[in-house]
Amino acid sequence: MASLFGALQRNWRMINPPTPLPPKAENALRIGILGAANIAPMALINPAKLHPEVIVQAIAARDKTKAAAYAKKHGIPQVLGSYQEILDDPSIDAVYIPLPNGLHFEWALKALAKGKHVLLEKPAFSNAAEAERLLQSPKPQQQPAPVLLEAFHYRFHPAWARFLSFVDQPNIAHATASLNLASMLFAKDDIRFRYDLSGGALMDLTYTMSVLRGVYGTEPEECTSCEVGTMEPPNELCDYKYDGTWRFPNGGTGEMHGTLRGGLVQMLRSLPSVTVTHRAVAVEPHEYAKSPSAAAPTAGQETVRTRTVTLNNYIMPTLWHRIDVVDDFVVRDKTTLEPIRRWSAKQTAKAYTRRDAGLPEDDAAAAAAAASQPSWSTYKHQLDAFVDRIRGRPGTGAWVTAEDTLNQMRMIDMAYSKAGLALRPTSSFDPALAV
Ligand SMILES: NC(=O)C1=CN([C@@H]2O[C@H](COP(=O)(O)OP(=O)(O)OC[C@H]3O[C@@H](n4cnc5c(N)ncnc54)[C@H](OP(=O)(O)O)[C@@H]3O)[C@@H](O)[C@H]2O)C=CC1
Ligand SMILES: O=C1OC[C@@H](O)[C@H](O)[C@H]1O
Repeated sequence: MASLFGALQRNWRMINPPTPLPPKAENALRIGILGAANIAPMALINPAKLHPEVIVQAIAARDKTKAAAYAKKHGIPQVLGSYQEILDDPSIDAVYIPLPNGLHFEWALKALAKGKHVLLEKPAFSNAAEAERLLQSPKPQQQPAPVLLEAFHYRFHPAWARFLSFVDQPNIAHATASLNLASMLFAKDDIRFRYDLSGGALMDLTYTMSVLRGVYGTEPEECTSCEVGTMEPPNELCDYKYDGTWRFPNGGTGEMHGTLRGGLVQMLRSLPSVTVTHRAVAVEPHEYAKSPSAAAPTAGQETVRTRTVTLNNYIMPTLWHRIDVVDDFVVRDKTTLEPIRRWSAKQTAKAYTRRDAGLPEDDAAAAAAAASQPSWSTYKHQLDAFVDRIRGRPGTGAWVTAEDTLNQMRMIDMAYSKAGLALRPTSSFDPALAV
């Protein structure tokens, strides 16, 4: 009952932050949004209300009337006539780019060339070639370079760090990640199903690959299988679902499942989850002393533990999440490996705040004497990290590096190649024109 009340309060607070909102600092960063996108209120506009150092200053859309209506609805003070006008405005410090994937390269490059910091929606590019080209362009190489962050928001939530604290990376045997969305969420002509805009399920639901890379803490060696379901013509180059497997350097395997056209019941019953199964490892009695059925090994015996960890709802952990840890113990003969006694120990964990995860608070929050709140979304934590990085503060340590972004795009390319589908098209935009 108490946890139901906590969940209701947390989710109410996420959508309706407590007032008065924190006053804005004199030197607050001014952010411009390129495109009146559906995701921007959740990913930036609402989290920015809670951040004393961020003002969402300007919006531009292809159609200025649409931008004006969007600005009015979301309380954005300035409406500019084009995306380029946002980049040309010297009062804008940073931009958020929630454009279709196929436009990320062009507009990120143009924004960086103007010295703007960039919060770039995932997946950052259409393919690895684009990622390499942008990251090797002059601005990202400059010291100090403008900050570029691919918006893998889930990585910034304390639940992710807490989950990883149960994972023993070198000893992972298998990891499986899933993300199933209902078809009712997307029209058939959605940007996700447009090849010319670099759509596709492997692109849009790229989280499963990010999660596999994240749990292993390394890059896959091979995509061992990838089956996709594709849209009807004229969108047949876009996948709407995928099922794939991977091999990682420690010999462990990965598995991913995603669909943009699942059923509503399937979506509600199978929250986005990641499960990591470990190899059996020898453990010392002090590591399982608290386990109720624990039995100490005698001479010539050893205890091994096989751990399985699941993070339920890795994408929207603020709504609700649960970490399940199951440890299967076996006392066995050291020579014959014959099992002598078995037992299991189960625990659950959660982390709605940095404190819950044993993490430091970020500097900005500490300065405002406000510790992280259970109602903070993944996007609020992400925005904190973006601002800390721009300000040169250490933050909490969670980050998506340029190398991460490049490797993520390489993994997507590997999956498309294995599936026998064309890589997403490289932008025809000439980097020399980004000035
Ligand atoms: N982090 C997250 O949780 C999420 C991230 N995303 C990512 O954000 C991006 C946008 O997704 P979403 O908000 O759902 O998409 P929308 O379709 O709502 O927004 C895309 C925006 O792109 C602009 N645009 C510019 N050129 C085109 C074009 N040729 N065709 C269509 N739109 C165009 C439109 O802006 P204009 O107003 O100028 O017309 C539109 O507002 C994607 O990269 C997606 O992967 C999406 C959802 C969740
Ligand atoms: O978080 C997400 O969930 C829905 C997807 O379609 C979206 O693009 C993604 O980022």
